[in-house]
Amino acid sequence: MIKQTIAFLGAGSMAEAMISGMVESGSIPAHQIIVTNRSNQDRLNEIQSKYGVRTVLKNDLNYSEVDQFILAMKPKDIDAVLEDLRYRIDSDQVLVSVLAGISTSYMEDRLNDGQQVIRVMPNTSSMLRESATAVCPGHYTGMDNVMVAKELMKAIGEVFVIDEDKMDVFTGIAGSGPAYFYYLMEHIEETGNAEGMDRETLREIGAQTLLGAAKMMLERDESPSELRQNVTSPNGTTAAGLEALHQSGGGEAISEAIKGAASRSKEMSKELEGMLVGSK
Ligand SMILES: NC(=O)C1=CN([C@@H]2O[C@H](COP(=O)(O)OP(=O)(O)OC[C@H]3O[C@@H](n4cnc5c(N)ncnc54)[C@H](O)[C@@H]3O)[C@@H](O)[C@H]2O)C=CC1
Ligand SMILES: O=C(O)[C@@H]1CCC=N1
Repeated sequence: MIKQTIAFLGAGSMAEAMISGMVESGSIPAHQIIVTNRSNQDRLNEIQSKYGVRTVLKNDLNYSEVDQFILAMKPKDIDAVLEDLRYRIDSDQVLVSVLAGISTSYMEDRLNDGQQVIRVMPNTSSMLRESATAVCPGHYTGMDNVMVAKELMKAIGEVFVIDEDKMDVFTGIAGSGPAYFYYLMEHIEETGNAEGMDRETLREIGAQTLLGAAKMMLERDESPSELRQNVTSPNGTTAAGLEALHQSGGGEAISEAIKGAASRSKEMSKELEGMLVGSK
């Protein structure tokens, strides 16, 4: 059981997905989770009534009772948040950021020397404790705090400790990834519906097919390529489907989606650095 007190700064969709998964997991008591935002009291009331966590507007937070702050606001708000936190926290407190494109050194440079930071990249499947979450500690973070952050992330799914130079591509694959599969499903529904099937049934069929394939990849020893070949009978339906996919640039489209998201992740911190220079 996690004994530390954690505070979410930001109560948007990613924060809610994480709160839901953490509370559901039982690995941290709800009263040890504090959720804050700047001014939207209605949103805090909603989160409190759904998950039983403590909520408070940011200005009323007692910073000294918090062990780990989970930064869950939009990247554009990071500078104001770091500027504020710098004067409010001690070196034994830890900042865990879920922000896309914001490096550990970007945060360290704007905080007091030696401040402990951890960069994580979850996805919205945290809500069902099925996230694939990357964890990457900064330069000054104690191993005990990394272990707590890993335990927290473990509560919302599978954890992968990675080098920070892989964080952009990880974001392109797993942070943004659920959206690609939802987009795929939208097309499955569209196509089946045009053939006269109802959307509700199509959603179940599509999702079960996706789930089955995901489980095969996780639980069987065959590679994705071997699994694909097992589905593909000579001159059969799958061969025709895969050929159409190939002709329409299917594989390339997936690679380009990952590369596009990863490159946007890289670009985002550069944009912020630019904003800072411009504002001086
Ligand atoms: N949505 C997703 O699938 C994922 C999002 N992320 C990251 O999570 C972060 C949040 O994304 P969303 O939840 O989608 O955004 P959102 O716009 O739904 O939520 C942002 C929240 O931050 C609050 N906020 C802004 N400044 C604040 C401050 N100074 N103190 C306290 N609260 C403050 C806003 O009021 C809002 O509640 C982003 O940085 C994003 O890169 C990471 C992985 C996946
Ligand atoms: O779209 C975004 O920027 C965030 C980060 C990963 C998923 N959603």
